[in-house]
Amino acid sequence: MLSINNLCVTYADGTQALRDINLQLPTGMVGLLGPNGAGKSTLMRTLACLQTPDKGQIHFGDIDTLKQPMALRSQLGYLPQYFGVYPHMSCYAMLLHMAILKGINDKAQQQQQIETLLELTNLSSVANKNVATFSGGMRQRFGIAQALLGDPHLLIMDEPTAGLDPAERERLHALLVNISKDKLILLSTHIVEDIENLCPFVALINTGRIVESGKVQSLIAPLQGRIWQSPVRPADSSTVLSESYRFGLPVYRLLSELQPCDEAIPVVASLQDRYFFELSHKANANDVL
Ligand SMILES: Nc1ncnc2c1ncn2[C@@H]1O[C@H](COP(=O)(O)OP(=O)(O)OP(=O)(O)O)[C@@H](O)[C@H]1O
Repeated sequence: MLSINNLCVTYADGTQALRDINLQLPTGMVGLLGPNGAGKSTLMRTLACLQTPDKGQIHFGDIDTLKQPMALRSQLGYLPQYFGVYPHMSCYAMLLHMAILKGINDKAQQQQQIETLLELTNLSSVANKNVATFSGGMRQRFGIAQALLGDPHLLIMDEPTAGLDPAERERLHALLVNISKDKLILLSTHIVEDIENLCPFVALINTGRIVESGKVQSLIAPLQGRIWQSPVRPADSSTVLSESYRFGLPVYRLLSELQPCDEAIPVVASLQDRYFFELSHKANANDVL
């Protein structure tokens, strides 16, 4: 269990990136979902002890992470949003370098862990290739391999699927689900579908505040039977949750107890509906579920 209490982070220019964050996150895959600038990376970096908060507490199991950062580091794997690679190092050499930085000093253990992780991330055949020459997907898989060195119990991944093609994204999803059994994997993204596919638990963040958190199914449940889809905007625009396009044609997702217009058909509610409800509809319409 990762427990976050009253966490606040303010940048030097006065930007309040995190405002009194309170969260209890269970083991397994947990999604942190929010729009650009919501505070996801700031929260991830603070949880990984790379940034100091103004105030608040973070506990991972028995570890008070702000007071015992070294104790956390031995249990932590972190995949930052952007990570640099040494231009002339092979994948294997870089993993070895990182294993040593993580305190894995036994040669047999280093070799065994690196080979297992190369296999798991499907990088064995390119172990001797320079990481700087890797494609985006291969780099992300390398990022996961380095994060998994030392078998951490807490894995923090900032936008791991950013820039991946659909096949690489699927491969990454399968890999994350396979390793999530006995770990807490916190995954930040603004792709709602990724969370819906992977995470039983989600926290929604906006302008530095947690607007909702809980089991994904529990967050969707109150919307079931109240979501409609229409190709035209209804006369009562206060029912509109979102407007998107499919095959170049508009699609309106509507929240209403009754059929809001003749063209509207009832549809199954999704996390995306809840996301739009929390981020814009609730604020505009002062609605409660
Ligand atoms: N070094 C910094 N100095 C000042 N403000 C910053 C700094 N880093 C981030 N911010 C601001 O803090 C807020 C939260 O940013 P953060 O990068 O944590 O959001 P995010 O949810 O990760 O966004 P994105 O999805 O675009 O990566 C934003 O308003 C951002 O502009």
